[in-house]
Amino acid sequence: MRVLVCGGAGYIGSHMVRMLLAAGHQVVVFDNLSTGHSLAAEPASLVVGDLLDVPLLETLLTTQHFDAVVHFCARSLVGESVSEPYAYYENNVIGTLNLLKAMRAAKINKLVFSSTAAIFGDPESELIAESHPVRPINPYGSSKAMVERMLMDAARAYGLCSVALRYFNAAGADPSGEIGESHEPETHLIPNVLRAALDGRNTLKVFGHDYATRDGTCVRDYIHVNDLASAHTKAIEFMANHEGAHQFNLGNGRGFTVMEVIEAARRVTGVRVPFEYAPRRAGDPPVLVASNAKAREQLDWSPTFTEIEAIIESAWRWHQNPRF
Ligand SMILES: NC(=O)c1ccc[n+]([C@@H]2O[C@H](COP(=O)([O-])OP(=O)(O)OC[C@H]3O[C@@H](n4cnc5c(N)ncnc54)[C@H](O)[C@@H]3O)[C@@H](O)[C@H]2O)c1
Ligand SMILES: O=c1ccn([C@@H]2O[C@H](COP(=O)(O)OP(=O)(O)O[C@H]3O[C@H](CO)[C@H](O)[C@H](O)[C@H]3O)[C@@H](O)[C@H]2O)c(=O)[nH]1
Repeated sequence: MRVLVCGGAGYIGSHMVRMLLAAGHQVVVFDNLSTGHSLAAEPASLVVGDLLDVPLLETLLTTQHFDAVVHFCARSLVGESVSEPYAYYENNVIGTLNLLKAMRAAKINKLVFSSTAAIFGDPESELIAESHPVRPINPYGSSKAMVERMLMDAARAYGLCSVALRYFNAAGADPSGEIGESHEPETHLIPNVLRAALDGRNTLKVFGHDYATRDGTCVRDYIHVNDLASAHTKAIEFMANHEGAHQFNLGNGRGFTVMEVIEAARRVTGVRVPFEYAPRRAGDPPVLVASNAKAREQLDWSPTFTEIEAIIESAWRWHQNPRF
């Protein structure tokens, strides 16, 4: 297959690119490098461009043949989305609409879309299944929920086949150590824990320790980035015989508190991670854990990195010697 990976120079997208290339597919990456790295997209061919550049997008899609598009591009900082909502709706909603229109013009009708647990807002239950109401509480989550809605409408009107994958907390790095997570600023827990382990002056801030959880800190479902990538491959296969717009929650189905992650990082790195308690971070739900039953049943997908230590260990290999 020839696959266009939008956002393939980013953290999760670059792991997808590697997996597709390893399976023998041809891959073109489209990325504006706003948060991605050209080295991360190698050795796929990289088109540097923006989803807001409609002529460039249309030319790429109509002059080259693609069997499917995998779309990772987004702004994805929850706090920033609250202070700059227009930037989020512009990039995540209008950018995606431009992509959908260009796909329609080029008669490409298969899309895998990066959605998020943030569409669920403050969850009603600890284990979140696809039947849970979609009620985002910040513009980032709203922008992703809007795209899911567009995909349902596009399925009915234009026959677009799509799979929206709602990731919980992406974590870890490719075991080769050649690619991994590199964001500036870094807001995610595991890279910040490992930065603190590497440099004792980077004291980790633990946001809130008065939640109604087993140790007072937030619970999250950490899912390895290569397990997310393999779910995209399964989603592409799924679209070969399923029409319409589909949604799947992707996680390990098990939650860990911030303190449990810090303790697991100590076991992996041998370093007692320096931390201090800080106030709660606005918009953090206490517990987010995925039910992955639907993905297991319908996509025939299951995570391979089921232990938090194995996930952290792969990230540790990357953070000790990052290439970008
Ligand atoms: N990291 C997580 O835990 C997580 C959880 C849930 C959902 N997601 C979603 O998964 C996707 C990938 O996340 P990530 O952590 O790899 O992010 P990332 O920032 O590392 O990757 C996004 C990539 O898209 C590119 N990009 C952004 N806007 C673009 C535009 N308008 N035109 C062209 N390229 C553009 C960036 O340069 C970057 O390479 C995002 O859509 C994010 O919302 C991530
Ligand atoms: O330095 C840090 C970083 C994080 N945390 C805490 O660790 C937990 C996990 O935080 P992350 O920032 O790693 O992840 P989030 O759960 O906030 O966000 C993830 O899940 C969201 C869905 O709710 C979005 O999809 C988002 O893109 C994705 O990164 C939270 O309780 C957070 O408060 C800290 O204590 N200190």
